[in-house]
Amino acid sequence: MANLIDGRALARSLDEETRAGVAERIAAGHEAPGLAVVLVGSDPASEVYVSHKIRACARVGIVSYEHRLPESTSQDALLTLIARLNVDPTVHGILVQVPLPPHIEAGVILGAIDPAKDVDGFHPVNVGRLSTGTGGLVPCTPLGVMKLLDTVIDDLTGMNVVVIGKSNIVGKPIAMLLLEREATVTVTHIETRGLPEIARRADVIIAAAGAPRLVRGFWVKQGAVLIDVGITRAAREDGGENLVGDIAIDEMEHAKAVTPVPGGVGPMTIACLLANTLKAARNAGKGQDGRD
Ligand SMILES: NC(=O)C1=CN([C@@H]2O[C@H](COP(=O)(O)OP(=O)(O)OC[C@H]3O[C@@H](n4cnc5c(N)ncnc54)[C@H](OP(=O)(O)O)[C@@H]3O)[C@@H](O)[C@H]2O)C=CC1
Ligand SMILES: Nc1nc(=O)c2c([nH]1)NC[C@@H]1CN(c3ccc(C(=O)N[C@@H](CCC(=O)O)C(=O)O)cc3)C=[N+]21
Repeated sequence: MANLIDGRALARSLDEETRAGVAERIAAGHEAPGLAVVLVGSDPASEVYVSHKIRACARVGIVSYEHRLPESTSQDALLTLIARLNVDPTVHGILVQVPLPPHIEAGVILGAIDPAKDVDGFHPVNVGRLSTGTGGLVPCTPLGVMKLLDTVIDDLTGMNVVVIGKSNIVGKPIAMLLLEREATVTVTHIETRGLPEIARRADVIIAAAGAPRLVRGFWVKQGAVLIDVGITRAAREDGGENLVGDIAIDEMEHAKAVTPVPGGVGPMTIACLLANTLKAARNAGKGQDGRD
């Protein structure tokens, strides 16, 4: 098996930094950073993620405010809640779990969050800042992917990186962060022709398609670094479920390093959410509008 990158261990060390930063702020007389987590409906996977996020906040001293709303919640009612959280001085970060129910327009909701409290980095102002390299809050999963890469690659300059998936919340922001590091980035998707050949040229492959075991051993050149963002839930015969990534990890003996699922990108996503919440609290009241 290829060398595994331990996302849980890296998340623990980032959490330790966040915990120390929170403690320092409190010692200096500030209130604890606060994160509002909004969940509409009761999708089981979303419930699991939200409960992980709430527990993670407690571990580092961030106060969490959970808002669980019924599936039938109207778009207007959700906008009213966001308007209230935007002006609440105890709330430094706001996260609205996606996907939202079909009668709610995600773009309208995400665009209504104060960019300075947008710890997911999904607001168009933060998206614009990321794509122009002008600071702002950066989406958690892409941030986690970069920190994982930094543990195995010193300098991405000129490297061929293939990103599989072009979603607004994962693929595109990862591509932006990689360009900022002077990597040569190829963003691929469902309509891409000859993906195995494109992948074989890559020094780094970032798989964020949600297609189980899409990336096979013969797609990967010797010594490549592989980051697996995909998570698919597969039912087991005993009634439980397995999490399956986008990378056929048992075929990757020839890779330099690979992140497992679970235990790779997932824990880093949550650690980066906490780090972003601390950052938002530090910037609060400075009129920073989500800037660094
Ligand atoms: N570990 C973590 O912290 C997180 C994990 N995830 C997981 O990452 C995966 C991606 O999430 P997200 O970006 O939100 O998903 P989306 O479904 O929004 O996007 C998937 C992207 O992958 C592309 N794609 C799908 N199948 C293939 C394929 N067979 N070959 C090439 N490209 C393909 C799609 O192409 P097209 O655009 O052409 O349709 C699309 O661009 C999911 O499994 C999700 O559960 C997501 C967020 C956080
Ligand atoms: N507004 C918003 N922001 C998000 O960041 C967001 C979202 N909506 N919707 C859904 C996706 C998905 N996501 C994950 C978070 C943690 C794990 C995670 O902790 N995974 C563990 C396993 C968890 C388990 O056991 O199910 C792991 O991979 O080791 C995975 C995925 C955040 N997302």
